[in-house]
Amino acid sequence: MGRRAKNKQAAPEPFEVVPASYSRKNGKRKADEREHEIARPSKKVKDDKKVTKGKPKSILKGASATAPKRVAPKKKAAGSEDEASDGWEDVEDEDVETHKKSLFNDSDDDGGWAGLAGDLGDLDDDDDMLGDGPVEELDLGSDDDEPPTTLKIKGSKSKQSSRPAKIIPDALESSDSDSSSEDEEERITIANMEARSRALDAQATADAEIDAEEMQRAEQEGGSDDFDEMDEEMDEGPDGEAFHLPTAEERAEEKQAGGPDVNSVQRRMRECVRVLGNFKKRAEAGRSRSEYIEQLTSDIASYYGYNDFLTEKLFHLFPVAEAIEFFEANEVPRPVTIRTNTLRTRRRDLAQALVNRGVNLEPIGKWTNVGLQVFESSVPIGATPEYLAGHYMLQAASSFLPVIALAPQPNERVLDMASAPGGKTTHIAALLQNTGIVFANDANKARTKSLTANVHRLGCKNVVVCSYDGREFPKVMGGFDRVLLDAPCSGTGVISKDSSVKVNKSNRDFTLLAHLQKQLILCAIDSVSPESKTGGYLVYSTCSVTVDENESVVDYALRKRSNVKLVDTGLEFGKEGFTQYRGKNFHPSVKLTRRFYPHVHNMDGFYVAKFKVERRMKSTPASNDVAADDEKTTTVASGGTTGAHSEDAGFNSDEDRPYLEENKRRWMKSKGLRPPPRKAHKPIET
Ligand SMILES: C[S@@+](CC[C@H](N)C(=O)[O-])C[C@H]1O[C@@H](n2cnc3c(N)ncnc32)[C@H](O)[C@@H]1O
Repeated sequence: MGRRAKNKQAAPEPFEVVPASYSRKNGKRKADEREHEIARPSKKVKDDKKVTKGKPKSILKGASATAPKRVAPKKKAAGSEDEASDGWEDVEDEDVETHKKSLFNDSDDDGGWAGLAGDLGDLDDDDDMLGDGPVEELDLGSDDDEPPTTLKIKGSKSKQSSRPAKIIPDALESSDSDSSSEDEEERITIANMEARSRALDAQATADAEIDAEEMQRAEQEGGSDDFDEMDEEMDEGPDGEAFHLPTAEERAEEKQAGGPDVNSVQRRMRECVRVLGNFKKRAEAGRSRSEYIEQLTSDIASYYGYNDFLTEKLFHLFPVAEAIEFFEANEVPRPVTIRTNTLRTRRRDLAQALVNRGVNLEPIGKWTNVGLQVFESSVPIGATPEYLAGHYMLQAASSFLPVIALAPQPNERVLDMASAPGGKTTHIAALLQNTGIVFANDANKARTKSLTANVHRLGCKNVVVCSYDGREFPKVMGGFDRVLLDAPCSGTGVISKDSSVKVNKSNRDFTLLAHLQKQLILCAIDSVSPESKTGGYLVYSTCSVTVDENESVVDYALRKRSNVKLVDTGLEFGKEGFTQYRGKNFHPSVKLTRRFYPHVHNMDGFYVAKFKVERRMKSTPASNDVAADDEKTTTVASGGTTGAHSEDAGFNSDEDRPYLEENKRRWMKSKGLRPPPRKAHKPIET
């Protein structure tokens, strides 16, 4: 990949609307200078110095870091004068590359960026392309995706202002209420001692297996070599002292004293990553891998402002060094992108119109012929005449992916099961070229208002908006050629937009979400017509990166519905789904699903799985797995117009019931209520 393409992919900094007085002084061309051409935008990144001013060096580059890096925890308050006035500046290619590069890697390797970048030249190719694009949504109703008037990237400001002033914020110290209530719950008695001891042994064995698995993974991925040449330098700190991992007592003392300073935390994180990269060689005698991991995750939590629970959950998704890259990427806004509405215009014409208004943009990449990346604008990108006329949708690039995977064909009947505010619905409508029909459903009636508004603005004439709980499908309607389930999720892929996710998600949320997702996915499968001549597909997606909400849900669907199989998503990039994860094994075909990460693909974290739904071999009465005692369960036996499914229709909540009950017990305790005694559960069916 050429240097320019790389530059383009560098994450744009928070977009600020530039005042009308904006001129060449900032290295920008005036709109009237570009009247008759689509100007190639100059390469821009926001001045890193502003971001890093007064801040310590990168976590992992340590003493050798030369380029400005954004790693410090204290950031400017939202809307501070400095930030507001800080425009984009022209920088040299080298600077942009430095800006983009990983904290861990000085190489020029394109990594996962290859093929993602586009070029204005690409605009010549897309005359025939109709439609694309929605807006990214977060989880349970918390996500308004379409900035209505002015374009500001959400998240970075609040995130920056919320970065902890103190290394260990008080709020985080008591965040894990679950574990404390659990400790309280069962006091050690003679009667339960033996059972507890067995449980502890089992836990220790499981931990050791996970440690071994992670170590093996780290070795396989060769993450340790980067640090070899730094070993000598880094074995000793700036003061000539070798790194010492604090003991539990030292950590307690440190906490009591108000926590270490930012520099010490950075150094300690760097050191822990280095040691974990080659544990045998670099660890302090007598210290375990888990101790380093515990210190590192605790430092990550305080440094980036996450609760301990989520830190661990996200940390374990990656090899150690890559995990830091992920957390770092969540501190940087993703590029501002728009999707051309091909029902109303062509990308080339839209680009020209926006360039004429002083918008600096480029095609997103070769993988989409309707996306444009906006680098800067002298007008509010959410309130241009073109926007109001429905020529484009402000939409995260990752949101294009599930619709590309769905690949709806003209004249098809499509269900978008959780669709508000309609970014993906309007994309589907455009790909159908206003033929066929799209049922755009969302359980949240209030959110269907913005959905309807977008449908109208973008000129979609083939969309029917409805508001059912998705678990009521296919009873209300079925027989769809294609179904998109862009499921309500935790939003761990969009932390750069909504930093509240860092602290407001608990174990209970993930359990409940996964439960809902499993119910929805079965209903989504049952809404697809296996008889469809042109389709018969379901796409499941989330803007979360956790395995519980992704591979676990998909694997569950494969186990519960014998008539579905995973197929290639057709997406040109993305990492393979996990087939094994921390002791869990998923069906080998889960590899076909795709993961997208901020630090790898410079887009929101996202997950996409595509299923083909086939005819059932035999038909038996629906019966077995509708859990009568599960209040959320909806019986969906052979309903709708499909008439093709009866065997194992419905949601079997056996698998989740113990977890749900346990969560309910904890919740009741936290409310001062007395939970009922635990029930014995049958072994979980797999
Ligand atoms: C990730 S957002 C959807 C974003 C949308 N696909 C887009 O591209 O604009 C998830 C949506 O699921 C909806 N939702 C939550 N629970 C639901 C349920 N049980 N059935 C249907 N929709 C639900 C929420 O209201 C939310 O709008």
